[in-house]
Amino acid sequence: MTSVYIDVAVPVPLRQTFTYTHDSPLPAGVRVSVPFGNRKLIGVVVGMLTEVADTSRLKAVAAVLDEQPVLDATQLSLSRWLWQYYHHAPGEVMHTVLPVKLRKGDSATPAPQTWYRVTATGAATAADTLSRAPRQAACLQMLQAEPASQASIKAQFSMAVIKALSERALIEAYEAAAPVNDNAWLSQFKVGEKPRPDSQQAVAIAAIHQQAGKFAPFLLEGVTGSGKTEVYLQAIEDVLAAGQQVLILVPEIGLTPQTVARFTRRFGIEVAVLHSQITDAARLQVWHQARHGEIGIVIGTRSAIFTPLKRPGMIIVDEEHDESFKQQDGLRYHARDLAVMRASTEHIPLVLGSATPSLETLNNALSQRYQHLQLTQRAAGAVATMQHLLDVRDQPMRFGLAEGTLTLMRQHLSQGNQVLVFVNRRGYAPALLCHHCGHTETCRRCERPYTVHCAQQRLQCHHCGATRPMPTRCEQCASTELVTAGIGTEQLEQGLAQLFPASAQVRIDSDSIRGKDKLQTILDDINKQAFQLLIGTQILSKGHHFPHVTLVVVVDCDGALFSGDYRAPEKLAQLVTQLAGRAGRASKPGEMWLQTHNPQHPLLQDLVNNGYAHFARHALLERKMAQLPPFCAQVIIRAEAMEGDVAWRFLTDSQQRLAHQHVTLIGPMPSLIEKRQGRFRFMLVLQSSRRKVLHEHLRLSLPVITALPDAAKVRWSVDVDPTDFS
Ligand SMILES: Nc1ncnc2c1ncn2[C@@H]1O[C@H](COP(=O)(O)OP(=O)(O)OP(=O)(O)O)[C@@H](O)[C@H]1O
Ligand SMILES: [Zn+2]
Repeated sequence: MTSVYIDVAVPVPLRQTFTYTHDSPLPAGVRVSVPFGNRKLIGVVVGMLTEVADTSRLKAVAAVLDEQPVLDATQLSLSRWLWQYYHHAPGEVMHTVLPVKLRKGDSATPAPQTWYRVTATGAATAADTLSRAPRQAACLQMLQAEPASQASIKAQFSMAVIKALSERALIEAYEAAAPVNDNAWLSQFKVGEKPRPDSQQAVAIAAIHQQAGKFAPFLLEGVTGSGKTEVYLQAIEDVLAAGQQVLILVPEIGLTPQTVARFTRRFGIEVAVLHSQITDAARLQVWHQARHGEIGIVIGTRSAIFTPLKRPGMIIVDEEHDESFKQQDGLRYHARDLAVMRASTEHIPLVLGSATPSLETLNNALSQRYQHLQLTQRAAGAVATMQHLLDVRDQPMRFGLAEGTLTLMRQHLSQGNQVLVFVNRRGYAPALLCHHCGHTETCRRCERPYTVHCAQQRLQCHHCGATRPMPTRCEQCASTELVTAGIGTEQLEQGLAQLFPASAQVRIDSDSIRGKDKLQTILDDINKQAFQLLIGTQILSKGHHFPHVTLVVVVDCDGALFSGDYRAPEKLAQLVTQLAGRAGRASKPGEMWLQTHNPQHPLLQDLVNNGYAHFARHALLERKMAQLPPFCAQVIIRAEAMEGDVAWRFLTDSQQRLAHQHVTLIGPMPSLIEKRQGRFRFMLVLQSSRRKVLHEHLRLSLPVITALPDAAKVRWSVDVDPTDFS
């Protein structure tokens, strides 16, 4: 028997595929169990090889797990793009693309279900002879018409009814696969009430319609509250009516039941939801349904981009600037960029929407690679939030707030409105110091001050999560005079309770919203005006609709002005603009005040006076002059180790191997967070105005770097198009 050579992506951290023999050809996308070292691993067939140089050491495929490929052509081609573009191990890419249960080897055909049908006696029994048991009679009648799954019977009848009929041998159970209900959702599809689009919305909707069935990327740049979601809704209407499916990506925290409800209400169909809290079983079910065309709309966070669609019609990425779309470990892909690749592979339109587009996307729109759609007015008559700087130099401060700010808060509260106070730190205070000797309590593994958490009476390191009880004495001089420095959400909450005892307040940060549906309950209560003062972190900035908020206060915006991260101004501008967007969304106009020690700072001036759109275009010019992304391609090689000099040496050696006339090498240098969890962290930045040249050079150099003597002693990784320099 002649054997064939199979190319398999095996889940090991090596940048290559592996060859195995098998007695017959296997299609790409089928899972196989293969021997690897002394283990058996589940890999995915990615192709066949006709010639292999050395066949003597090849092993055979141990078992074939699927009859049909579990990955379709689109997913296979995106996987290949992912491992090539991100220079990542193919087997690990495959495992990111597959649902967890399939990675582990579960069957890819849905588990059979229990069904019931009538027996011969059951068929011959007139239901009204059971008149003393009307529920049984009704159930029998239903099954006489057609068999039904246990799940669907239980929606109407109790298990006792089923049991009674079975015992009388009128019905019987059997196992069968769930039938594929391809496009069944279309029978429920019905467009609900919708507003008339304003002229800008109408232009956007028409432009998207025109490109149906073609690859066409759009940037929908619409100020906060301008009705972007309404554009999505009306743009996908025809797509769904034609029986095609829509995939919508949203930021992790933006995926609220309200968002989902808006789509369900409009179209009357079930919407599949995917996010990090979904169980593996539920995730697999959505994967099956989407793949077989049983579901019309899938809304999900980053990894939902891997959901297979039988009849793809459109992809939407809402808040496309959001950082949660970039994975920051393992396969460091950007879901927005993958969405572009996917839409191009599937020949469908892609809508990237944001009030604060990333500079990358904005540049693509301004250079006409993407069609640029703009919504410059708020919908339904709401007016833009006015933004102002509040100079706090020399001002007495109470709990981080200047007297001027407190006066404004009093005014808004007395008019029955809500006030949102933003502070970028959770916990009570970002540091605990000794008033006697000046010593700061520091996490030894990260060399960063501990954050004080009063509620739990503990110190917590926000870099590694380590916690310890609150000390009563300074560990250096034993003085008991320990004081906190700086302000966090907890402290602000306590302070505001003193200053505004008549106003109910709520704190929203990752500590206070822990637990299922907690955030949702809080958001609902806010809109029922159960609270007047909203205190919180970034979470508050993400897409929420707060009709009663008229004042937004930013406690401190100076930190980001002097950051070592060239993306910090962009991030600050996005945050401030999104926060401002929470106010004045309904009939009441809103205002925003930013407390600062740098009221003349050009960035703040530009943002406050001219808005994000102007700021972003100016920031793009600056990036162009400095030859920074998106005007160059960047890759970071990071290395970390317990012994700093080993990581340093590894990157220095790498740097020598990476020399190239068209690639600029910066570093090695310490990462912005130099030490975390006891490891010293460094990075080497590669930059080039020629993306292709950079990638090809990296592809050829990585085997050399992998073979360096220190490579096995450090943790190192490749980050393509990095967004985070910490
Ligand atoms: N054409 C319209 N006529 C009347 N009301 C509209 C229209 N378009 C949108 N709205 C309403 O205006 C509000 C804001 O719209 P929407 O949520 O779609 O904006 P958005 O741009 O997605 O908001 P954000 O990005 O700030 O979250 C919603 O309450 C929506 O129902
Ligand atoms: Zn730490």
